[in-house]
Order: sequence, then C-alpha cells, then structure tokens
Amino acid sequence: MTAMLEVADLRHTYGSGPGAHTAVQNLNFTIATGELACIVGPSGCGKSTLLRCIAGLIKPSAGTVSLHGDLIERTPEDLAVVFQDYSRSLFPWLSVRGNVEFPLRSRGISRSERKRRAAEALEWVGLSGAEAKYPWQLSGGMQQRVSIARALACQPALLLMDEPFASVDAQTRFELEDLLLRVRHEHDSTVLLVTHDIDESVYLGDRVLVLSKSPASIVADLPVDLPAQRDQITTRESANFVTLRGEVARLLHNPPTGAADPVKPRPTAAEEEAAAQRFLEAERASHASEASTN
Ligand SMILES: Nc1ncnc2c1ncn2[C@@H]1O[C@H](COP(=O)(O)OP(=O)(O)OP(=O)(O)O)[C@@H](O)[C@H]1O
Repeated sequence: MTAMLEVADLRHTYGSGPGAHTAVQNLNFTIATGELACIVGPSGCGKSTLLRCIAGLIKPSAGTVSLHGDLIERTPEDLAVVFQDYSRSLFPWLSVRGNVEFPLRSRGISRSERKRRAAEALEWVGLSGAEAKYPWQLSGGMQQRVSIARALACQPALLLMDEPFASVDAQTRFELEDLLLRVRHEHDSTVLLVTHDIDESVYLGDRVLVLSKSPASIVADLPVDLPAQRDQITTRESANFVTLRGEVARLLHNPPTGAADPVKPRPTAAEEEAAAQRFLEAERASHASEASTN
C-alpha cells in the first residue's frame, strides 16, 4: 500500500513566551491508502490539534504534513472532516440535501452533479427519504449521518473524523460505527479517526496509534489483528479484541518511560491487568457522567 498521508516531526505550540503551550511534538507517522487508522489518547493530549494541523486549519510550529506527497498548507479539496458536534456543523436553514450539497458549491460542480452526488451519499448513509427535511427535524444520530454524507459527497481521498460518535447514545454509536465500516469497505476510503474510546479504536481500526499525555507524541502503533468483517457482539467478545483493548489501556495508563526510567521494575501481568481494569472503569464512569451532563 502507498502512503496517503505523512506526518513528519510535527510540533505545535500555542502562544509564545511564558504562557506558551506545546500541544503536540515529535509526531511521525504515515497512513496508507485504504487504511482506517484510529488515534486514541487521554483527554486534552492534543488529538484535535493534530487533526487541525492535518486538515490545514492551523499551521504547525514545526514539521510537515503531506497528502499524496504534497505539503498541506491550507485545507486540500480532497480532504473532508467530520466533527463531533453535528449540531453546530450543519446549517439549520438548509435542508438535508442543501447541507450535503453545500461544500460542492465552492468546487465549481454543476447543479445537476451536486444533486446526484448528494442523493447518492444520502443513500449510502440510509437517509434517502430525508432529503427535504431540516437538521432540527432529525435525531442526533441522523444529523451525524448527514455530516458523514456531506463528507462522502466530496469524494475525499482522506476522511478525517474527530470524535465523530462521542455525542450520540450508545446504541446509535454502534450503528454509526458499523455504518462507517460498511461505507469504508464499499468505497476503499482512507480514514483517520480520533477517539478517546479505547474499545471504539480497536473495533474500527486496522491500526491504533496511542498518544501520550500533552504534549502528545506516539507511544505505540499497534496493528489490529482482527478479521476485516467486524461484529458488535462477537468481535468485542473475541480474545484478540480483549487482549488489544487491554494493551491500549495499559499504554494509556502506564506509557513506556524509555531510557529516562530504566530501573523501574516491570509490574506483574496481574498488576498490569488490574491497572488496565481500573483505567477502563474510570473511563466508563467519566463517559457516564459526561453523558448525564449533556
Ligand atoms: N487555541 C488554543 N490556544 C491555547 N491552547 C490550546 C488551544 N487549543 C487547544 N489548546 C491546548 O492544547 C492542548 C491540546 O488540546 P486539544 O484540543 O488538541 O486536545 P484533545 O486531545 O483533542 O482534547 P479532548 O480530548 O478534550 O478533545 C490542551 O491543553 C488545550 O488546552
């Protein structure tokens, strides 16, 4: 597979002087054409900053991002982004079809072609009957399907997704995860998805990149050794899935310290498993409290 995206020695610092804050540093990775890579990291570690640099929305302080060999300096036309907050990313005064067609307008695409592409993308996400509705007439999950259709209608070489399913209920989240897997297989899409949900990163990814706390750098790049066809129940129950999620949880909770701490005794397998369980429980509790305050 050829590299679609290359991130080299990326660093981004917000502000300057004593108040400066380095959000990401020493980031190096590539994403191959047709790959679905998930980035998982602790809250506030710099995941969105990384995506914004890749999308050309902010200029990194150092390093480069290239899409099929071309340096990204502004948002490339063949890159689309799906954000977490669908309610703010859709225009309430435009119909579902109008929202999906919107980014195509500035690309010189004819009216009939815009209409055709919007109808096709809405069919892919199961919303053919909702073209004339307005976002506020739809459920949260349906609104996020519209956002996904809008991104797909642009026929992006690379689809960036920033916590795309974090604002919907658990059942809808599972449905949207499976929708993404179906669509990416049908269209050989290349996807980079950021999440703070360990299980989601393993369920969706061909690869999971684990980030450290801020300033984020990559602590592990794990291939996901699961069959391409995933299933919400059997995949999550499989031994490989359980092992991988434990590994990601351990890396997040107890990242390798490298040469800086060479004498630290390695915890036993039982201690590591207990630490991973505590981390998963704390993460679930924090999601439950986030959900109850939303
Ligand atoms: N515009 C900004 N100016 C200054 N600091 C910023 C700015 N945006 C983000 N930061 C800081 O950079 C760090 C990384 O933020 P970022 O939003 O990239 O993290 P994140 O991993 O996406 O967070 P979350 O998991 O909460 O979505 C945080 O400490 C944040 O406070």
